[in-house]
Amino acid sequence: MISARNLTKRFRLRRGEVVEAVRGISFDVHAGELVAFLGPNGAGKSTTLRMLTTLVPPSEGTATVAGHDIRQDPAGARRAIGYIGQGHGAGDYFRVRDELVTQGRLYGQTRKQARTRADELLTVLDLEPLAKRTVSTLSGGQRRRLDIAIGLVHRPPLLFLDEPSTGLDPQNRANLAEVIRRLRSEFATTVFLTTHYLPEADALAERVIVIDHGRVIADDEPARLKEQTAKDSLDDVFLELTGRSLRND
Ligand SMILES: Nc1ncnc2c1ncn2[C@@H]1O[C@H](COP(=O)(O)OP(=O)(O)OP(=O)(O)O)[C@@H](O)[C@H]1O
Repeated sequence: MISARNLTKRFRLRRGEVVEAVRGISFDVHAGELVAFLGPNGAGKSTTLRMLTTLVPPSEGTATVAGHDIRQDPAGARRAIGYIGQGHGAGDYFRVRDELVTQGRLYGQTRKQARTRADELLTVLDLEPLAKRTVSTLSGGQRRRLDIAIGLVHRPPLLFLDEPSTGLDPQNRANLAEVIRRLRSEFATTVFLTTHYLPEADALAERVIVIDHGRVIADDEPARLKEQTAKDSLDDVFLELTGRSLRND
């Protein structure tokens, strides 16, 4: 579902200085996997995500997402993926269900198709009781679920989530984890997410890819990483691998 080969991004600053944000990373994600992409601040996570979602072109290397080459077929790649960034995707003044129907129509769905899909998403994302509410009245957790619903309107087989649980309280974080799990059972969606909450990555992801200074430094199942480093938690594994802690994020 994702195949990244030697993905590299260099940013040239005005004074001629070059920032090597991502330094030749390669990894594969298979259909149906739920993968957490971890790394300390500035490690290159967002830049990698932005390359994979065709928002910025790589300086070197390439990747295919859902079978589309991000360099040769960026439009095809965009059609095949859902991307939920840190900002909100929904307009404040619309009702929740209307917003989902409108988004479906923007993807070329007929009115009937858009309504059917909206209702399906309202159920899976626990938004049914809020269908008639105005977006601006939703709580942070409810809004995050709506953002995910919007990202799924066009039935993408692959979903990118950038820090989905940032700003949520533990209860909402747990609910969100449950919703993300449900995406797989209901729609078989492959999920690639970045998170700063290591217990969440541990509980949710089958695989974690850790990057630091623009390079992949670990790529394995959480249990195996703990075994290999003889640590009890991903927090401690992370500290061992990067020399830094993510705990207070
Ligand atoms: N547009 C840009 N121009 C110059 N440097 C950039 C640009 N975008 C990112 N960088 C630099 O590239 C490096 C990687 O940044 P990136 O945002 O990918 O890290 P991150 O792992 O997502 O960090 P965080 O956890 O803080 O969001 C950082 O040193 C950052 O300052």
